[in-house]
Amino acid sequence: MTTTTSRALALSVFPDAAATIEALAQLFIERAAAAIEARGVFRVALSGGGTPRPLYERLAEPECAERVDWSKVHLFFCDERCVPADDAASNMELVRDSLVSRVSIPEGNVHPMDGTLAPAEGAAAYEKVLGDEPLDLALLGMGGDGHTASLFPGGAELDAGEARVAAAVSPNAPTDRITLTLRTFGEARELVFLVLGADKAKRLAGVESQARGETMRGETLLPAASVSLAGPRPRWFIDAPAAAALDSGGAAALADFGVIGMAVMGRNLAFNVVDHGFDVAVWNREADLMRSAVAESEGRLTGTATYAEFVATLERPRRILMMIQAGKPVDMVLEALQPLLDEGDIVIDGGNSWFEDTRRREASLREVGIRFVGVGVSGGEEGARNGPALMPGGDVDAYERIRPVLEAIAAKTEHGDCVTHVGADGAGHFVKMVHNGIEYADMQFIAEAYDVLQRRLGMGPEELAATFKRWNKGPLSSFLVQITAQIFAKADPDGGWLVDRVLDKAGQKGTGRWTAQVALDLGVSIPSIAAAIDARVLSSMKSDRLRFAKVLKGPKVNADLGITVDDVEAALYAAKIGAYAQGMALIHAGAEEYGWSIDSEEIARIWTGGCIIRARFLETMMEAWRRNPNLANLMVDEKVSTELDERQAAWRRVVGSAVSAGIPVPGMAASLAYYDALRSARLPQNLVQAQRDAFGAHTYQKVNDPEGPFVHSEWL
Ligand SMILES: O=C(O)[C@H](O)[C@@H](O)[C@H](O)[C@H](O)COP(=O)(O)O
Repeated sequence: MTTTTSRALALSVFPDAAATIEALAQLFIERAAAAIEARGVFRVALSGGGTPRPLYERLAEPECAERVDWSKVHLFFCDERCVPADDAASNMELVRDSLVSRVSIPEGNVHPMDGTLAPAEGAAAYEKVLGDEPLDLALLGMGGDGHTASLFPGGAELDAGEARVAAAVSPNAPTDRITLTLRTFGEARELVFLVLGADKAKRLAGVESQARGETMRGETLLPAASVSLAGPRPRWFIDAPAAAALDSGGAAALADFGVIGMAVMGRNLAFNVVDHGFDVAVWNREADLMRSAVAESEGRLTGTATYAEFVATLERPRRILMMIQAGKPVDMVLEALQPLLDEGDIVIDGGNSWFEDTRRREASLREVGIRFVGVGVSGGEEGARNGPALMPGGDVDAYERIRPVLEAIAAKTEHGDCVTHVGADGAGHFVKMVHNGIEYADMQFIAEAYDVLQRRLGMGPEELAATFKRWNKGPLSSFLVQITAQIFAKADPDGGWLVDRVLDKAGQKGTGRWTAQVALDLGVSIPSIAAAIDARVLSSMKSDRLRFAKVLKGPKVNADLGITVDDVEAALYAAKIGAYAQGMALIHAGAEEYGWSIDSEEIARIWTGGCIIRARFLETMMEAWRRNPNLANLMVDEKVSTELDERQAAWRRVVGSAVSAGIPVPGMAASLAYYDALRSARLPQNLVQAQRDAFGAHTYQKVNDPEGPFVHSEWL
């Protein structure tokens, strides 16, 4: 099948009638499920004629029928001939015979038009049956003259104004008809045409050119084309013979890339991909979101109605990006996709997935020949649209296949495209997780600097904005410092500053917490990141804090260490190095544990742009690992250690001053303690070992024989 929406009609062209019917049956089933989940009912209008009969029969087969909750399906009619309901010409009779009599749909859910009434009366009666609620789906056909439902070329029923149902007169017997109007179709959530056979080809080409706005002078607008003008853009399910006279011959090019999930991140990434010249097919569980994305793209994105259609729309090997909520939804989508995919196809998960899930998914899909790439995507909505940092992990060959797209859409800096193959299976999501841990710490340090500047140096938002703006021009230059300056500068429309209106309770979605959990498991010390997570947790205990504040006393002596704004800048910079050092140590431990070959300089490089932690300091980090690819800890690099040394006096003053004043600075203090621990050749943990041995005979090693045997002493 080929699909295109970039042309006048949103076409889905299938090789033959059977394939077309099958795809439409699947669409019906998926739409019914989605509507029932969203609104509790599925309101669908059916058409008559010979073309849809096999569709109804297919829906009635157990394989399909069992997947529809018929008790929640309400069947309406697009039109009816004014004949008794059991007349062979009646659409109700057709639907009864091919579908209703074969599935367990309650009688009260079938809403026929009364063909025994005079057309105008029948139409008025059906207005009441139909009600105001829009149809979820109208299945339409097209006659050889371009009519649809009982809207005939030039017919008065095309001009029914506000009426939802109208009387109509057909050029063919039986001539009296009742039909839904353009208003009703315009209000429907989705319209789908089913057109089969060579005898419709020419007329379909006419509809195509009219839909493109090419109406000849004096030519009547075909009702099948008018329908598209009124409301949702209809999809056309057609077979190859019906497509033969179309401009494209139905042989529309397959899309290069697919995106599942049209929430803001997926949508923005899809737009980003399309902007770089790739043809992109999109799918979303809620059709409304997908349609609005396609509409906004002015047809540059190809909307698809079902998984089957989405998959069939893509060039092989397929490249499919999932931008959906991490966790169970990823498994659910993979389960639906997998049977439709072919060996060699590539599925990319761009969500913030737990890296162990990515490892599991990669392994299980590899068994069936499907390549799974977990990509960490950073940069938020704006980054997704204009250039994120991308951290892909998975099979190298799969990466090579998606590389042109990823490189095209990634952020660009003077150091290249902010994307690199991070490592195998879950490496990309692991690195993204650590990125977020560093992000948490970075944000915490900034918050602490704000607190100190405010409470020790008495700065207000305007001064803070100016200070952060200035800092952003120096070594602290970074996205987070830049937006912090902007945040302080934002006035509250009701007076004062907006930042002061924000409740001091920080939320979290979990990636920061994962970083700490993994670090504990791998035995890596990340105190600054852990402190940032704790700080968010403590902040969220607002009601407790309000009560405790009345009980717990602050310091009586408040040593004024005479700190300056420059001291705070230095402390912030030094503390920040702590978080990067800890994050990179964790990445190295992960690489060791999971067998990833990670290039530290490359990680620093791809973080120089697009992502939330992008900062000038990343260049120093790149240099550090270029100097020594096996650098054991960022802090011991020659340049970094000098920078720390230059700042340590200020750093200690700021932490000391804050501690003395009772201002919590857990992040800055944790980085400082980390630094001091790393530079302590001797720590007091000899005592901890002695205690362990004393109460539990846990043994210890001796100072004069550090690699030697573990011994036990009788201490007590
Ligand atoms: O790199 C990014 O674009 C961010 O890290 C993003 O992925 C993260 O989800 C949000 O910043 C919210 O995270 P929290 O809700 O946990 O603060």
